[in-house]
Amino acid sequence: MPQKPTACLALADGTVFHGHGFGAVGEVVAELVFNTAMTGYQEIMTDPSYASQIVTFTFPHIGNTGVTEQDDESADPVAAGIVVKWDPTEPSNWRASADLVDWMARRGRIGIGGIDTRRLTRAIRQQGAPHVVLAHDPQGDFDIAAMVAKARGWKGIVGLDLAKEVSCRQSYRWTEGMWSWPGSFGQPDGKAPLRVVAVDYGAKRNILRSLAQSGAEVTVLPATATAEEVLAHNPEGIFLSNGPGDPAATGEYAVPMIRELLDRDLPIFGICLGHQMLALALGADTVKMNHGHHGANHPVKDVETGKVEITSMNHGFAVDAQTLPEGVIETHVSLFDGSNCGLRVAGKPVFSVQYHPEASPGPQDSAHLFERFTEAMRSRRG
Ligand SMILES: NC(=O)CC[C@H](N)C(=O)O
Repeated sequence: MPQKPTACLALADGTVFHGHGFGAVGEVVAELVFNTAMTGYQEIMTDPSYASQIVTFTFPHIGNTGVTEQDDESADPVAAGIVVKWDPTEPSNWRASADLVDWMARRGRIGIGGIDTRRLTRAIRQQGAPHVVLAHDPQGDFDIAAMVAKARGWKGIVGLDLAKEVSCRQSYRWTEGMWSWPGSFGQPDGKAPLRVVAVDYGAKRNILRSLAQSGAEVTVLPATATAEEVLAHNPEGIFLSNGPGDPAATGEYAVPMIRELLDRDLPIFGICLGHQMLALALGADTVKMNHGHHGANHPVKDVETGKVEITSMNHGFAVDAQTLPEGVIETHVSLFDGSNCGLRVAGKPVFSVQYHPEASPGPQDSAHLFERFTEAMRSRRG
């Protein structure tokens, strides 16, 4: 007797997938993306940039190394759910502190297994990232029509400021509206750490760790911080973090703040959402992509040096390079589709990239960008 499906994925176009439910019981509406990374499912699920998104993993072995809480990229899993080919198995990993299914159940995240993820990924690539409803019910009772209607009725991520929802959920030493990344690794030359203020739009922990490892002492402020609050910390550099949602929506309050900081001629480094908002602050536009870039093998070319690096990516919006104003130089492009992946401001220590030099998961080809940022600060110390 075939097992009755205990999970259901309903797309807004009426396509329905049935499978095996795991993790939390319940229902969630979100945008469905796919990620092609072969490792790092825990880092992906805890990346705050995935808020209001469900991740289809194209790699079939998800859960086989359990979870190790210290590898979380934020205090909680933020991806609304996951879609996998094979149901998670018992972890085989001496570092595992829990198995994926229990971890998801405890942290309120839904999973569906037994899905033809190749077919689903092809549909996402061809028709764009769909709005979906994912439900897990041990009794297998699903109101398909209602789920499809709910997916159809969901407004989606365009126009949605999600950064505010996830900012500063890192549960580190939170005091008085700010928190500091615990400790700094000091400077290679033994000098005092570089004072960096990171504006947290949904920052991944490994970005903050990478800043500290490159010699910064990082003070983290919420997404809604004002320029005055940032400058009150007398920063030697400013970091604009990754994060979920529509950059233009978050930019409504963040762009005026970034413009004020640009006038101070301080080193500024942005990653992903930070890159997009810096571009908006400089006068460019951002656009929604068909299905985005989510994976750990994305080739990016530095158009000034010709060097190609393999990068980790997770974004559904992009900077429209045609709208970059005079004095703002496109520095990197995707070799998959030519989309913008980096910029710098002529004559200023201001630069940003669309991809993730902190990896976590993914390749570390671009880790040197953290050094480029701290070098810009060191050189101003004289
Ligand atoms: N990882 C990110 O910072 C994502 C940026 C933005 N939310 C996008 O989807 O493009």
